Amino acid sequence: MTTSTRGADKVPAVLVLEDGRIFRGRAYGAVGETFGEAVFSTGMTGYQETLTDPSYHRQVVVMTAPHVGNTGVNDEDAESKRIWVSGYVVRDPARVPSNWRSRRTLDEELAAQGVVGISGVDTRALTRHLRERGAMRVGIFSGNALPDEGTMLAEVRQAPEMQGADLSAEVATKEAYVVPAQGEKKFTVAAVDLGIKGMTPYRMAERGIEVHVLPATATVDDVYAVNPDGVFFSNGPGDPATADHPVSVMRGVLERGTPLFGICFGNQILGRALGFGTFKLKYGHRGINQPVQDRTTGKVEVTAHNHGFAVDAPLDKVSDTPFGRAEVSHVCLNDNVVEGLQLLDKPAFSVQYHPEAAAGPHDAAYLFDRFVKLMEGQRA
Ligand SMILES: NC(=O)CC[C@H](N)C(=O)O
Repeated sequence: MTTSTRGADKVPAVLVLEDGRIFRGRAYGAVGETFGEAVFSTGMTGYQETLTDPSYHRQVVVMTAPHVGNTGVNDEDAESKRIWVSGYVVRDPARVPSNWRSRRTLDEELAAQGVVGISGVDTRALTRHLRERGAMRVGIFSGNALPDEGTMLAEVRQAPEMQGADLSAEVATKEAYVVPAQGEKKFTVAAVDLGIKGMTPYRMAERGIEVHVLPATATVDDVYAVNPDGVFFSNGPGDPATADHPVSVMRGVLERGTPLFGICFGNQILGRALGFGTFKLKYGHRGINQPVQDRTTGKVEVTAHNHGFAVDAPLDKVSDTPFGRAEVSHVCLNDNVVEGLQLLDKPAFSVQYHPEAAAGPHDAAYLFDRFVKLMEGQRA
C-alpha cells in the first residue's frame, strides 16, 4: 500500500486567471509556479492517462470530478513517458489511495515530475467560470511567500496563448521507432507522431499492424520509405492553424491515394489539407462521456475527447475539395461540432475524438477496423 506524503498540502497556493478571478487553495504536487491555458476535463476516472497525454502540453487541467487520486499512480496506464499538463487543479485529493496496481500517490508523482498543482479549489465554480468566459490563461503560484496579486496577474498575462501555438515538435519523438504487430503481421502503417498517445499504436498492433512511428518533422519521402499500406496522423497539442508541415505531408499522401486515418490533431490536419478552416472552441471538449453520432451508420457512441479547436466544415452538404468529395462523417450531439471527416473518392478519414480511449469507453474502436478495411480494399 502507498501512503500519502502529506507535505505540500500545508503550503498555500493561489490560482490566478487572466481575467483577474482568483481561487485560493493548497499546494498539490510540486511547489512553485506554472502557467498555461486553463481547461476542464469531465472524466470521473482516467486521470493518469489525462496527465500523460501529450496533447495537454501547456494546459492547466481542472478536474470536475471532486475526488482525484483515489487509485494512486500505477506503472501501466501512462500514455507517454511523462506528465505533460503544465498544472493540475483538484478539489479534494485522496488522502490514501487504494488500488491493487497503485505504486505511488498522485501528489508524489506530480512532485517527482515537477508538476505544480493546487487542491482545495471549488472546481465547480472554476469550471462554470471557464464555461461562461471561455478557456483562458492561468497561473498557479504556491509557497509560503507569494507575490502580490497584481504581480501574479501581470505574469499570467505575459504567458503565451494557446491560439497560434506550434507545439507538436516539442512533444513528439525525435527518433523513429517501431511498434511490432501482435501475432501475424498483416500491414505496415507509417504513423506521424504529433504527440501520439501510447494506446494508439497498440490498438493498431492488436490488429496485425506493424506501426512505424515517425517524428513530426517526417517528410513525404520518410513516410514512403517504410513502404506503408496506410498512413496515420496522430493527436497532438497546439493550434492546428500552425501545422503547415503535416498538412503538406498529408496532401502528399492524399495525392498518392494511400489509405489514411487521422485522430484529433490528425482530423484538424485533414480538414486543413482539404481546404477547410479550423477555429478555437470557446472551452473545448475534454472528458470521457461525449456523445457522437456516426452519420454513416446513424449510431451514437459515447466517446473520449480532448480538443480545444475544431474543423469548420459544412454539416449538411458534400464538399468539393482538391482531393474529391468530402463530408462530415461524425458530429458531437452536445453542440454539433464536426467530429469526423471522410473522403468519398479516396480511402481517407479522420475523427476529432479518441477511438483508442485510454481513458474512456471503447464504443469507437470500430474506427481502427475501418482503417484496416481501407487497407484491405487497397490490396484487393
Ligand atoms: N488531442 C488533440 O489532438 C488536440 C488537438 C488540438 N491541439 C486541439 O486542442 O484541438
